[in-house]
Amino acid sequence: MSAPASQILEALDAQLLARKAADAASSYTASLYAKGVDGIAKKVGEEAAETIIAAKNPDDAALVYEVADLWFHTLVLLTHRGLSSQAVLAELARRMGTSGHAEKAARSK
Ligand SMILES: N=c1c2ncn([C@@H]3O[C@H](COP(=O)(O)OP(=O)(O)OP(=O)(O)O)[C@@H](O)[C@H]3O)c2ncn1[C@@H]1O[C@H](COP(=O)(O)O)[C@@H](O)[C@H]1O
Repeated sequence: MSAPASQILEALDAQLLARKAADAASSYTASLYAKGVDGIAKKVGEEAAETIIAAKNPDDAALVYEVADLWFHTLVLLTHRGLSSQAVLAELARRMGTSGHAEKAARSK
């Protein structure tokens, strides 16, 4: 059986943080950090586009694969900014139980 989702995210957060001190030649994450926010954000955009294409095809495994790529690259983006999955989980927890319609109406911007 796989580990609980929270443990997987915490372990990945720790790995991504540790990769800030890694060599870009041996770590893909470090090679992304070396590209800066523009390079990481570009990669997030590419993975989002690949997710959209996968969503329009019937292969469920391919869609899951692309969403995993998208999640991974957004986590790299967060870590690059000094954030982590924990901040997103806290925001999702805050929204839990509130209708998306009500939540959007309460947004200040
Ligand atoms: N979860 C992931 C993960 N998901 C996707 N990827 C990489 O993301 C890249 C996306 O592939 P693409 O084909 O879209 O990109 P590409 O076109 O080949 O790359 P570009 O030349 O366009 O940049 C591949 O290199 C994947 O291996 C990941 N790389 C790393 N991780 C995790 O991060 C940890 C640290 O990895 P390193 O930093 O490489 O040690 C690993 O132990 C994993 O847990």
